[in-house]
Amino acid sequence: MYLNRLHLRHFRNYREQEIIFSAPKTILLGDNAQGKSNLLEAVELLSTLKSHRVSCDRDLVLAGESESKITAQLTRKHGSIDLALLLRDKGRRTATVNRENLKRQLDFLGVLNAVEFSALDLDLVRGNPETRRHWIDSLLFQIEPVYAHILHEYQRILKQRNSLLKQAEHRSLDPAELESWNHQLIITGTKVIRRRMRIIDRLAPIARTWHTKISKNTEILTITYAPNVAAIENTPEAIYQGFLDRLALRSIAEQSLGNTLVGPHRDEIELTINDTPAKAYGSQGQQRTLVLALKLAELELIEQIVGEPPLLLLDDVLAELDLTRQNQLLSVIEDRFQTLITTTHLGAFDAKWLDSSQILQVRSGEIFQA
Ligand SMILES: Nc1ncnc2c1ncn2[C@@H]1O[C@H](COP(=O)(O)OP(=O)(O)OP(=O)(O)O)[C@@H](O)[C@H]1O
Repeated sequence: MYLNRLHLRHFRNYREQEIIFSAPKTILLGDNAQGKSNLLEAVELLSTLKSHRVSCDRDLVLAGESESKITAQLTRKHGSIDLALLLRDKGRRTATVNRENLKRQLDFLGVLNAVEFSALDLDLVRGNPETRRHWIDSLLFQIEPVYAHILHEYQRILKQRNSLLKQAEHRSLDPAELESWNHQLIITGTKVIRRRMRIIDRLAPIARTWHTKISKNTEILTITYAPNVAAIENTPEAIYQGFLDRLALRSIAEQSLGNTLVGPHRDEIELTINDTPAKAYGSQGQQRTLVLALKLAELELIEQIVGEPPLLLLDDVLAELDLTRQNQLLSVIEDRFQTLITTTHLGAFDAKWLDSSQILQVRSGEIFQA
């Protein structure tokens, strides 16, 4: 897929800006705080309806304005698609595909596929389990949009169940009410677990192959899904039973803490290199290798499943990679994956990157041809 045109209106520090992408690689060059990451964030929103930087739309709207609009024109295998996302400082979003307002925002997901790689991704190795869950969940949103609905539903049930458990401090719980919430939690949680399991099964071997290649056969990467609810096998029945047993086991603790202690909101995705947890093992360079392998695996997996190469968004990370790793990345991307790259300086780039790129200058929310 290819993003031909992006238009930003009152988005972050952009008042009104059109960007035409005229090469498979675009380098966005500018000093700090000029709007480079904001531009990638706009593409991320079109892709996942989420920003990894904020959770509130008010922050995305240009200060002093009440609405912001991101518009894009995309070419996919089957034709041209116009996308628009209207964000409001108060109130709901409006998502449009080919000028038709969507009733379900879910239908917006999966139209523009993108893999983002930023310095924050190093937290995939160093950070807490929540970071890794978010990563896998965002990948699932793109590949299987219905997952966004399932996860949302799970979070709603979890919240309701938690508020019920909190009431246990003041009054004894109605067992039938708790049982009903348990059932809903398990049914929806099982769907979450099975999808996470499936995607990690497919992603892990691809990431391992990349990692072996980048580390020149010295390291073996293992990605293991460690669900909070263990089941003997990956069938809905086995997971249901495992979930139920564990809830029974933790029931007293849950009621005294007023919190749900069992379920996929407590899952972990373990990353190990040569059988040692990557967090403990990795030097900065090794951790970068690992994250690069994960990102390359994401690109490859999305392409396999969707049938078209997704976009790659490199936010301030390329100059951080040494020339060998830069060239490895370059050889994968070729001209197949449209890539948007932000950087403060061109000095660290291999000439090969520069020769094949469109270079745009970003200054205070405005874009100029460099
Ligand atoms: N809602 C908003 N309204 C107006 N300006 C905003 C808004 N949100 C962010 N900004 C401005 O956008 C700028 C930050 O842009 P961005 O995060 O894209 O930086 P960058 O060019 O990627 O720089 P860096 O290299 O530091 O990441 C800041 O000047 C910030 O004040």
